[in-house]
Amino acid sequence: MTIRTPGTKIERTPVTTPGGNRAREEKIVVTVRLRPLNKREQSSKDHMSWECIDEHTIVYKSNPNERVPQPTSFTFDKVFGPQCSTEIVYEDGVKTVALSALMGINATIFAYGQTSSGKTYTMRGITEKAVNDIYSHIMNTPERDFKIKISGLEIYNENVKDLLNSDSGRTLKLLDDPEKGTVVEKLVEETANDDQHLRHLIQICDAQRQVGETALNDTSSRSHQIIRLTIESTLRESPDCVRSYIASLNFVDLAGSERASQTNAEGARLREGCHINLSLMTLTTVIRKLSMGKRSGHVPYRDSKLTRILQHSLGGNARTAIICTLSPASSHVDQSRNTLFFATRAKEVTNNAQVNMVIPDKQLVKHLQKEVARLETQLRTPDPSNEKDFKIQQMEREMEELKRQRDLAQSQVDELRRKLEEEQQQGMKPSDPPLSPVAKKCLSFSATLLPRNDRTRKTMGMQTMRQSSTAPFTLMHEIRKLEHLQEQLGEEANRALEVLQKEVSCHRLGNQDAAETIAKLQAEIREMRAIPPLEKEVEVGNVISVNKSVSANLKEEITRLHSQGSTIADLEEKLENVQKSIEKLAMSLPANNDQPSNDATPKAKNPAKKKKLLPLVSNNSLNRQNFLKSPCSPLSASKQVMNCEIENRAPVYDDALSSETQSVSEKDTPTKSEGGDVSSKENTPYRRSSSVNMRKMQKMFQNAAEENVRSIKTYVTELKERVAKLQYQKQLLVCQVLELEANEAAGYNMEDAETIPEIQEESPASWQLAYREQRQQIIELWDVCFVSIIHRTQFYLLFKGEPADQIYVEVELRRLTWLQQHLMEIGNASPARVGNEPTVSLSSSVRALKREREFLAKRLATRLTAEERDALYIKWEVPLEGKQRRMQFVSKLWTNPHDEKHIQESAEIVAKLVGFCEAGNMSREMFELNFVVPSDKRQWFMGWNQISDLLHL
Ligand SMILES: Nc1ncnc2c1ncn2[C@@H]1O[C@H](COP(=O)(O)OP(=O)(O)OP(=O)(O)O)[C@@H](O)[C@H]1O
Repeated sequence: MTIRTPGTKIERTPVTTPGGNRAREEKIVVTVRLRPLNKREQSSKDHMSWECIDEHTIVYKSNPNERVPQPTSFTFDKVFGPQCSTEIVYEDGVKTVALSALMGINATIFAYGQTSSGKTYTMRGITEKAVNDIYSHIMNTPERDFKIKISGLEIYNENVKDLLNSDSGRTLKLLDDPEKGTVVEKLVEETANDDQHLRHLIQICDAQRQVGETALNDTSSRSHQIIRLTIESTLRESPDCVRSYIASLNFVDLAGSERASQTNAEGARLREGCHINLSLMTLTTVIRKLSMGKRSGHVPYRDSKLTRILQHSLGGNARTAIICTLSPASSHVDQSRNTLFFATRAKEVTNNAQVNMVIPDKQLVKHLQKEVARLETQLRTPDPSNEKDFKIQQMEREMEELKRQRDLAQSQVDELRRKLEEEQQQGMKPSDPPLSPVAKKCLSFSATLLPRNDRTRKTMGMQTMRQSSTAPFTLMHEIRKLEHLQEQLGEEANRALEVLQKEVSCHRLGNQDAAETIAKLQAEIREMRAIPPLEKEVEVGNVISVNKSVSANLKEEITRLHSQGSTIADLEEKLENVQKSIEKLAMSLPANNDQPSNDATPKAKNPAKKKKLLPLVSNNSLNRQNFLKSPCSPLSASKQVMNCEIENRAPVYDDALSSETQSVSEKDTPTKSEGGDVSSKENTPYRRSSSVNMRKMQKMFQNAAEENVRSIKTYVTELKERVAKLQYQKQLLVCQVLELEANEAAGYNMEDAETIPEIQEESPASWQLAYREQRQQIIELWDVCFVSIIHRTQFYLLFKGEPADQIYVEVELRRLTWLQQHLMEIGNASPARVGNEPTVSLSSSVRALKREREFLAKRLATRLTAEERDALYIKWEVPLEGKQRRMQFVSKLWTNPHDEKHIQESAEIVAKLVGFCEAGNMSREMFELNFVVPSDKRQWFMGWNQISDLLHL
């Protein structure tokens, strides 16, 4: 789609206001239109839940006993009640914006709202009225020559179709033009001969649009439609005037957001609905980001075709008016509230419209030739007052000064460059590159593992750095640090397992089962130790090859990082196996209650003494603190291993027992024939004492073994958690590199530091603010991507905004953004299979979610009493006498991403049904999902599906 005709140059001049000629930023004009109740709503005895109380305010009309969600009143530029005609909506709401296009200012009018709320009804009327006004203006402006072109497209299931050339059936590509932004390749643009011709072409576009029947609308638009008029005008007779105007006027009729449950959509309708919701979600995100102004950061225009095409109209060079359409029915209150939230955010978005002037090349050349001739004449004619000479001299001086400043700046740049090169050659030691904000979050986990001065340096760096978040050097530096930690962790795990091996070999006490378990455990340890050590040359602060290009280096790094992904996964798997084996070992150890009841254990008699009596326990539990907590200290682990070896070989005993146990240890383990009958009265006191002590000794060793196994188990669990964290850090780095690549591909200049805002150290308050925004975004993305509600529940309940949650929230958000994009990219294509696993698609996600809800409905019967269920049905408005009440109820959970209370309650109910809270089994480890490159996104989703697998859904 082009707004430029060949042989012209477009210049943009800021819009002038009547009061002066300063540039003006202006907010999007947001209006709301409430339609009357339709026949369907009237026949189902629905009532009006909204009322326009004045020209600007719409309020919610609650029932007397209703718990009213807040807010109940919303204010906009204009609100139009059910009695208002489309003419009034046009005149009072959008006319000024529409007619700006006649003055060279781009304009966009779009309708947003729930399905069947009246978008198409409104937009058709508005387009008709605008066309009338445009042609009236043309009639009344004979001095100008107008040319109007029209193009029409629809975005159906993320495919762009030409509505004026629908016979071709082609899907059109979007191209990035450095000057014009996003253009639609090969989109037909027709020139309108007159108003009748233009109306005819608009009708063709309307007729070609995808329409389908749903439960809520017999003629539901299943695509987003954009009709674009390009209006160009020049003064007819004014040889001196070189100015012409050109602007585009977009009429956008969005497809309506919908809930599958309300539209009863299945098959093609359902898939359409999913696509519609996904792209509207991106639009919402773009609007939300823009409404945040400078805090917004990256605005994801590129996440959907709709926002790419409308980029200029959203926060750019255009005047924009949004008409939000609402159904007044009480059955659509949630959807209407969502629309009003969207409208509220849209109010905050600022556009920067400019007048687009066209200077035809011929006219421009003529004009410039004239100007040159005039100047030459001036120069040839001596100026008697010498004023010109003086001015020339003054200008020469200024030029000299400017040159001097330029040279100075150049030398400073050279000096900086030289220093930078020196630093790189010295391995970036003198001043490490600043850490990126995301990497900062990554490393917040490993802060305890970093040397102290590293941490200090990092903090200091953060305070002054610019947002070089994706600077390649920084990323590589981060990757190396991460690998260093990974290496430490690997070594540590191996050392821990050595200790475990010693422990196991010292406790060949159990039965056959225990012996087998021990053998298996030892094999696993051997296998684990066989994991190749991580590359030795990877060191923190290593010199980055300056010969190679930075992006080549980064690519290598990222490939290496990926190839090491399996090493970490192996480590995790082995730890998992070891953990299982330890559990089995613990089970196979003889239980305490196997002992005769009259044989009181030392633990029961004197717990304080136990520590002394049980060398393994006492020493290990004392040392475990260090062993577990400071594993990366160069001495800790190896020293512990040595201590354990010594302790295991020669246990130290309590004085009181030393002589007795000494005697025992001097002999072989007593057998029945040697020891005789320990209960026999004929036995000597020595013998009796020996056999009693023998039992005590066995008991002591069992306790020691048990406790040691427990210690190691805890340690292995901790190791696993740390490995999981490491995985997360890697994921983030990989994300950053991908972001960098995407930015590079988009032509964003990383070195353009002037345009990048300063980053401040994030205060707890600002993290809280960011957390709330990110969490809201996550909740909305869960909704449109049909993510498992069990996953949502776990995540929601687990990450409550602690500083340490940053990394998880960030990763979740990034993954969901990728997922959203992936689902949109799939389009109509049937998902490809990766190996034997199907790739996740919209329909598979919807199916999985349905299965999950069915599972939860079953649980409702077993986990809640009939009274509890009824109370919930009443609260959640499920008819008590209705059919499939459980399914009805479960289908309501996690359905309104904008209602905080609803989300909280949904999460609590799902947690109860699944049993998260009871067992305290919610662990951050559950979120250890493998990161994969975007070409293989399957594994991410598998992470979510695994939750269902665990529950045998
Ligand atoms: N303000 C209104 N006054 C009277 N009837 C209306 C009004 N708005 C909409 N309608 C009627 O409601 C029905 C649904 O409207 P429309 O098709 O415009 O909804 P929509 O928001 O475009 O839906 P979808 O997103 O499903 O395409 C139509 O029959 C339309 O005539």
